[in-house]
Amino acid sequence: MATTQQSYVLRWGVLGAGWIASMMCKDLVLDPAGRDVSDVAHSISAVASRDVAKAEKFIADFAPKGAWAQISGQVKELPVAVGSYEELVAREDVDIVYIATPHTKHFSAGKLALEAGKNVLIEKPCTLNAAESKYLIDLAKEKGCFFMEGVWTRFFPLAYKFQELAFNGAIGDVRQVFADFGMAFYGMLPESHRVFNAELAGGAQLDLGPYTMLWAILALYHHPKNNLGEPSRISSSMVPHPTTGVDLFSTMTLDFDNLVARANLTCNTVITTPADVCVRVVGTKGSLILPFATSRPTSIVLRTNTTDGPLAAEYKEETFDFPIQGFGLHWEADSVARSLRDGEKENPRMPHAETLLTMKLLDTWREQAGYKYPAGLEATL
Ligand SMILES: NC(=O)C1=CN([C@@H]2O[C@H](COP(=O)(O)OP(=O)(O)OC[C@H]3O[C@@H](n4cnc5c(N)ncnc54)[C@H](OP(=O)(O)O)[C@@H]3O)[C@@H](O)[C@H]2O)C=CC1
Ligand SMILES: O=C1OC[C@@H](O)[C@H](O)[C@H]1O
Repeated sequence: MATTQQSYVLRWGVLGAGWIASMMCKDLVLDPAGRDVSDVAHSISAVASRDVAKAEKFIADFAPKGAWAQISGQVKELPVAVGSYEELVAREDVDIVYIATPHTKHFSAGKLALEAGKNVLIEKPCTLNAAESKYLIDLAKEKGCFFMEGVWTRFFPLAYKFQELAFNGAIGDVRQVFADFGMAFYGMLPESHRVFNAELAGGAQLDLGPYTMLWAILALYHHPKNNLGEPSRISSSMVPHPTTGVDLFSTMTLDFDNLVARANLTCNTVITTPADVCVRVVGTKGSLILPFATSRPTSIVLRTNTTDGPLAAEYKEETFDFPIQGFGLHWEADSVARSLRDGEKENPRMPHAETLLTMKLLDTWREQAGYKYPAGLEATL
């Protein structure tokens, strides 16, 4: 007789009714069967905005289109619109709070949720500096709560295949990573927008840099021959916005001496990365290429050299395609649901130590590049 296994349903509370929150909500209500998932599912209990009318509109905007519609044949109830973050974290029907505010509010919102005893998924970058992240991680431990920074791309099936190809000798010894993330926001978005606004910790590196660092971490830091060695040297620089002073362009190099390898990472908010190559991993026998976008690639091109020697220029190519159901935040959400189902307090694919590593790299970048937060932005701990 066939047995049916009940899915574990994770009940979300969304904090901040902005753009990425809307993408997350759309993904949470997709039928997990569409991505061959049956062990976990999601429901959204409440969406909180500082303005309840905004939360109501956020929810209503999806309802007529049926986006909240059906999961596995069950009609889901609409989430409740909540007019304050405090009210959200106090709700009994919320298992996890998804924090989707600008960077400057991650720390205070994370603290609020953890102090209320809630599990937390917090958007990237985790906080404004490593000390704030450490504070939240320690608080989560003290409260017995799950805590994770939401670096969604890590959870793509593509990201696992990328690491397999980087580690299995397909491209020989890995020597260089080039990762670029550019989005042409300059001249398109107002200076008040969070990506240019100094008071909201704007700039390319904090917004887009986490993705360039991600590919270096996956290919080099995680490389079995690196033994989790942190970068031996870091060098950083930036071009400031003419009026707000946040970085328009940023560059960072990370050296991994255990591998004799370097990551060259660039990001900017001026010009969009050409779609053909966002990430290139170069090894002694070939390379891996990720076309657009650095945060959301859908294919890997494996180029294998067919000629030897320093001038090798001929190669054969194989492409691995990874179509995405919806936007793709659901893989991260599914993994979070499994962590909570299994009683994990941190997620093995996005462990606390790697949040602290990336936050330390961002601290170093700020110091070297000369990026300064306005006074009073960082928490006094
Ligand atoms: N994973 C991903 O692909 C992406 C992640 N991000 C990350 O998500 C976070 C949010 O980005 P995004 O959705 O683009 O931002 P939005 O500006 O669209 O939304 C942020 C929300 O935060 C709330 N908020 C709280 N305090 C403030 C404040 N002082 N000023 C402005 N808004 C405030 C607002 O919600 P309300 O008014 O309802 O309270 C607002 O709607 C950032 O950390 C960003 O790095 C962003 C884009 C993509
Ligand atoms: O996380 C992100 O990825 C996509 C970008 O457009 C956005 O600004 C950034 O926050």
